[in-house]
Amino acid sequence: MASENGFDVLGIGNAIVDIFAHEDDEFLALHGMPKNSMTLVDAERSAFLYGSMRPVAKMSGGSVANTVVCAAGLGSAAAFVGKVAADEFGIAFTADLRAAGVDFGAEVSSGLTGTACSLIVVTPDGHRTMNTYLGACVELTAADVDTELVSRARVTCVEGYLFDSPPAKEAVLLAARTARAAGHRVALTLSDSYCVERHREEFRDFIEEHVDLVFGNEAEVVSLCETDGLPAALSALAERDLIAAVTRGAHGSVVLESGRAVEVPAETVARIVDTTGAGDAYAAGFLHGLARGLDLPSCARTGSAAAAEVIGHLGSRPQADLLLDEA
Ligand SMILES: Nc1ncnc2c1ncn2[C@@H]1O[C@H](COP(=O)(O)OP(=O)(O)O)[C@@H](O)[C@H]1O
Ligand SMILES: O=C(O)C[C@@H](O)[C@H](O)C(=O)COP(=O)(O)O
Repeated sequence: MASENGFDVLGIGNAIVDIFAHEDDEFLALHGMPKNSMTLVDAERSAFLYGSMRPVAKMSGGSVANTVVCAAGLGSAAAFVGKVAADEFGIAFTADLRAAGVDFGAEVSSGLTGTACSLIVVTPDGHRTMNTYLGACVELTAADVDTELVSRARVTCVEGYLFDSPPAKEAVLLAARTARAAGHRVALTLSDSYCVERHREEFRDFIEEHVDLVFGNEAEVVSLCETDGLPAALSALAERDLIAAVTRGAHGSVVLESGRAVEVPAETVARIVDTTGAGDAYAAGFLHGLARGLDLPSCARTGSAAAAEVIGHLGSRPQADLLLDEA
């Protein structure tokens, strides 16, 4: 919810319910799923895959939605803009966001498609492979962006996945312009390396014109910068006037500011159950740290701690009381 001074973070993203199944690598190969990635599927393929896997849990997800929920759990004042349908999933997604203390106006689509869902296969190594049916998310437009709300948020965080829908991209651009005009920051999460491939030039232009802070994993930033490896991608990013936080799974993260790179280790996690939401939780911790005025390596450490909680259980949102951890 908003503090007297507005929001620490406002997220704009796809409103998605995640459906989890434990399957092995052979299942991924059988169904042609690129491991560790997010593949967009249509309603027919989604129904087919749902019938092929053995679902064990349904939980609210959505990349930036996960980030704002986690940030709220850490104590940030958070808000979310996204589109649901008037159905069971839409009601559950909305209730979960509000129960987490996130300000969510619940923009409800007028179309016939249902609330988005992502069929997530978790393999025995804890890695997640996502198959997302966007449903009502493609109806998110600039008209759904409450510019007054955006202008009260210190950081507006948008997900690259929104570029998969042209009207949603317009919503992103309006929010970014509004945030900047109000003197606030814009953060972009790169989402997925295939998503970067689909929208590389648009991402570059968007970053150049509107973005202060970029979150991405190694594969995403390498794809964005079209380099042979991470060191060259970091050098390319260092030339830009922005903060970048590049995550490297168990190897932690690298934070770039004013061209200087600082490595921050990951937390040790006893048992990795499901990495879904690791990057989202990392971004949440980082943004929460920024809102508290922490230096960037401390922001990254808060991110690593939040990510460590999320990968210790099934599902992309924290289950432990993160405020207690912070105390
Ligand atoms: N195996 C792991 N052990 C400990 N921490 C991890 C592990 N995997 C991910 N993390 C934490 O989650 C963050 C994000 O993970 P990463 O896999 O790089 O992002 P994404 O989920 O976006 O692909 C890492 O920087 C790290 O802090
Ligand atoms: O956005 C999607 O298509 C799937 C989300 O619902 C999912 O919760 C997600 O993005 C997880 O994030 P990540 O593992 O940090 O990439």
